Parts: sequence; structure tokens; C-alpha cells
Amino acid sequence: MPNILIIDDDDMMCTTLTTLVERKGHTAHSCMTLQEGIAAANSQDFDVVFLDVKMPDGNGLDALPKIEASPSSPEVIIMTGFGDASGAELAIKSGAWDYIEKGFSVKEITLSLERALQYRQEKREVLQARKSATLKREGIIGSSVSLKGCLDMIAQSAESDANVFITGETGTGKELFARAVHENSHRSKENFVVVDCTSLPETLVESLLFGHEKGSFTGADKAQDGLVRQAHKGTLFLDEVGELPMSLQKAFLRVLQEHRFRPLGSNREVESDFRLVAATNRDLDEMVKQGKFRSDLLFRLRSFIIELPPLRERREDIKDLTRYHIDKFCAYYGLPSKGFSPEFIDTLCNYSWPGNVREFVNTIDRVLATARFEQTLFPKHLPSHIRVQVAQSSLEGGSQPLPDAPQQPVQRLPKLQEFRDTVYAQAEQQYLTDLMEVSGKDIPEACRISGLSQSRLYALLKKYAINRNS
Ligand SMILES: Nc1ncnc2c1ncn2[C@@H]1O[C@H](COP(=O)(O)OP(=O)(O)OP(=O)(O)O)[C@@H](O)[C@H]1O
Repeated sequence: MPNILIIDDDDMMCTTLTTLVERKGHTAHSCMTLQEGIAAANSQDFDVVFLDVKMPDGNGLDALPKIEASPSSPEVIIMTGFGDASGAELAIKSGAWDYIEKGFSVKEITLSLERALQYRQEKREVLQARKSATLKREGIIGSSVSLKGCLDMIAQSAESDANVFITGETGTGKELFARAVHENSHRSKENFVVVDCTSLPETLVESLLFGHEKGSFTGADKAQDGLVRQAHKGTLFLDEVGELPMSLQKAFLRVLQEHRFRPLGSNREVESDFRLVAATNRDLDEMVKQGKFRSDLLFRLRSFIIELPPLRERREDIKDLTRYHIDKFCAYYGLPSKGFSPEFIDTLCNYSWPGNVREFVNTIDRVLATARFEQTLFPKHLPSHIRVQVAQSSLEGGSQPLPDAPQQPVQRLPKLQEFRDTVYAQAEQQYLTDLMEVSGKDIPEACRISGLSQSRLYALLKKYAINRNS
């Protein structure tokens, strides 16, 4: 909602303009001295400032450059009770949007205000488009509408230091996007520090995050900075933040609020000016309800939200992803580049990708390992569990419908979220069963194929009660 600042020592004028502005659905804030007005412009964002020339503490025109230089660079409409041609010239030359004599009509002032707001909005859009076009998006492939929306969010987040919260299923690119947030920020020359909350060792976690002094515990033979300090002036990426132990959440909330903390065994506080990016594939609202995540911490994390879509919801990106990753792996293995048949792409597009882009990348890697010397890739080169799922889903009445495409008309539709959860769980379970079969229950091999970490794989096998012993 546009925010308007009125700087005028005339009480009546402030009331009239406030009424006018609010009637248009904007918010208004008024100040009766130049000093107050300049302070307000420096502490809040304003789109337009109405500025009176004759003020008790000076001439409004002298304050114009300071107001224009305030953080939100508002458009300024000068108002004066004295018809002064040289003042008008000076105001316009100094970059004021308009110069209006008091005694103006409602129509005149409204038109000037609305035009200034329109100009500002269009300028903002052009800037946004330019920023999106010059965005550093190293390794982020795709041009689907949903992916572009996420890239726009990166461009917007680049302008501020606000915390960024990235959500998305496993393998959707959360870490890739977190790095892009860092690369596009003014912190890009400093460290990008990753904290994987799933693998924080219970006994050493505090020292790992906050550092320690020499002799603070057995084995601490020298003082060491923690990860939080290493992110000073850079970006701290909390991956899988939902796994952060309850005992640490409180400490972390304080670090987030104050950017100060005390290393283990130290009696002085250390500063770290980091920007926080956090990611999760868990439903943190649900975890808050269950008492497993602090609501005050979640509130802090979620200043700026980027929701990454699963690959099955942006299938139009699969062709570009295929080309990119084939070329990348061929270069890596020193192979000449390969072509692919339309059926190869069709099969990739019709598979459900429960492991998202990570599963996709691992699949292409595996395909190239088996088709090293062949020039063209066909569906035959794909792993059998993919071909089986796609074939079954294409057969009428097949036993395995695609997770996002119900085959039969339904009498009573469940809630979309319930439906999604059920089919997602079915697909995930099927994938893990196939994975155990394809890998011969060899856990390292299963991790390699799926791209899952060992702890995540064990957790999923437990969830679906799949036997991992040969
Ligand atoms: N849009 C994309 N274009 C190209 N590659 C991508 C894209 N998104 C993800 N990837 C690739 O997919 C793999 C997984 O990405 P990443 O590790 O960022 O996912 P994640 O969401 O953090 O996964 P997890 O939840 O399991 O930690 C990486 O190899 C990454 O380079």
C-alpha cells in the first residue's frame, strides 16, 4: 500500500491532505517541522512526500535534497502559498515531481499524486525486470513460470538483508537457491557457511556453532571460531532447520535477534553480522503445533519466503535440464555430447520424480555410465523402475497411476492437501521399494542412486517399514 508523508506546519492542510490520501486507500503520516519530516523519511519508506516551502525551521526547498536522498527516494510534491516562479524552477530542477500552489483543487492534487505513484510503480517494475535479467543463476536451469517466480524472489531478496526461508521437497534445489541468494547479495565476496542441522553431533554442537576457548573441554587444545562467526559479513545457511534440536532453538533465536553470542568457555561475547538463509522440507507450522519447533523462531525465520516447486509440477523444464546435465556429465567424463530421442524425453516427463532434481541428476549420471559409447539416448537406457512406472501409468486401468493424475472419476474428492500427501507417500514408498531392489539392498549404492544421505535413507526406510537387511 503506498505510504505518503505530509510535511506542513498548517494543521488544517495536514488534515485535508491526510483525508484525501486515505480516501484513495493509501496511508498518510504528517510532520509539522522539517527536522521531524527528514527524520521520518530516514526511518520509514515513503512513496510520495508533500513538502511545504515555508516551514518554521527553514525553507522546504533547502530540505528537498535530503528528502530525495532518504532510503526510499520518494517523489516530492512541493506546495507553496506564494506564487513564486523562481521557486518553482528551483524545485523542478532539483528533481521535485511537481510544484503546486496552495488553494489547489482536489482534482489537481489527486491527479499529481496518482501520476507520481504510477511513475514509481512503473519504475519499480522496470528495475525488477532488469534485476531478474542480470541475476546470477549459476546452475539453476529452467524457464517455467513457477521457477521464474522463485528467481524473481531471489532478485527481490538481493536488495535487503532480511532472513530468507526456502521450502520445498527433498532435492528441489534449496541449497542451490540459498547459494544464489548469497551470490546476488552485497555479501557475495564473504563466506557462505552451511550448517546441516541433520548431522550436528550432539556432544560438540555448541562448540561447532559458537566456537570455543582453549581448554574449555577435553581436547580443546586451541581456541576456535564456530560456524556462526565464520559467517561474519557473509551468509549463514541453516539447512534442514526443522531438525535443529529444541535445546538449541532458544540459543539460536537470541543469536538471530542480537547477532552476539558467547563461545564455550569464554567470558566475553563475540559479534557476527551474518544474513540468515534457512531451508526445510518439513511442515514447520505442524511442528509448532506439536511443540517440536518454537513459534517465535519460525516467525523470525520467515521474513522472505521462497517456495520451490517439485519437479513433477514443472515438467516443462525437463527438456532443458536433460540437455544441460547430459552436456555437463559428457564434459566431465570426456565424452562427445549425445543426442536423445523424443521418447526419452517423454519418459522423463511422465515419471513422478519423488526425489526431484537430485534424483533426476543421478539418473542422467547413471544413464551416461551405461551408454558411454552410444550417440543417442533412448528410453531403454533409463533405469527399469522409471520405465515400469511410466509404462504402467500409461496402460488403461494400470495398477500404478501417476501420483498426480487420478485415472478414475472420483465420487467424493478429498482435500487437495490430503490427496497430495497420500499419493506422495505412495510414490515415495514405491520408489524406496524399487531402490532397495535395484541396489540389491546395498546402502551406499542406494544412497548413490537416490542422492539421499545415509541418515535420511534410514529414516525413510523406517517410516515405510521397508526391510533393509539382505
Ligand atoms: N533448477 C535446477 N537446475 C539444475 N540443477 C538443479 C536445479 N535444482 C536442483 N538442482 C540440482 O539438484 C541437486 C539437488 O539440489 P539441492 O541439494 O540444492 O536440493 P535440496 O532441496 O537442498 O535437497 P535436500 O532437501 O535433500 O537437502 C543438485 O545437484 C542441484 O545442482
